[in-house]
Amino acid sequence: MTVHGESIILIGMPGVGKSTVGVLLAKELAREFVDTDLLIQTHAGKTLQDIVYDADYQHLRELEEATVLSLVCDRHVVATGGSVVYSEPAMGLLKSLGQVVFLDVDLAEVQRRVDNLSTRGIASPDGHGLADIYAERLPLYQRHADITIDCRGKTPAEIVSEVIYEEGGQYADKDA
Ligand SMILES: Nc1ncnc2c1ncn2[C@@H]1O[C@H](COP(=O)(O)OP(=O)(O)O)[C@@H](O)[C@H]1O
Ligand SMILES: O=C(O)C1=C[C@@H](OP(=O)(O)O)[C@@H](O)[C@H](O)C1
Ligand SMILES: [Mg+2]
Repeated sequence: MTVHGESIILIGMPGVGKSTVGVLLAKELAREFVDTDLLIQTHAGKTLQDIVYDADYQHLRELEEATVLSLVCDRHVVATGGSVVYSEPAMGLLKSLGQVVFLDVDLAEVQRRVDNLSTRGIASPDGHGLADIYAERLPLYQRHADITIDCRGKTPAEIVSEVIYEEGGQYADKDA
């Protein structure tokens, strides 16, 4: 049997609301909140975009993997960066910390929200558009998810409620 911690880990495309929902969820559940993007930035002393400018997207993925592998979490809410699913070791560690929740919205909504692709520090090769990134990553998010939340047309508060409901259900299933 896999032993899970009790953290809640949010994964999904850039712009789905991992950071927005994560902090609200942590507040609602009286948990600590960690955003791995902020940890990467404070460790590197520069923004994600500058990390990509100064090196390349692969370096950002390496820093992201190292940051996740150094996480020590108990009952935290963790917002990840959209590219974390490329790292099997990072996803293995995150799954050991708790339930992995995939926040899912359709490509059109991602495109509406992420209108600054070239300056947002996305960890993908130049010329790779959001449609390519979405197609490449969707199977990875689906494979790693313990819980999937369809976020289309929902407010952050509604998504928080749904995560709490679904996450509670997972523990009830285990206790049964
Ligand atoms: N449920 C939602 N409905 C509408 N806009 C949202 C929702 N969740 C987040 N947003 C907006 O989408 C943008 C990206 O949100 P963010 O939390 O930074 O996403 P992520 O961390 O997944 O990249 C922000 O402008 C945020 O206000
Ligand atoms: O999807 C990506 O390649 C990335 C998403 C960003 O986080 P968000 O998903 O919070 O926007 C951040 O980790 C980095 O800029 C790379
Ligand atoms: Mg974020």
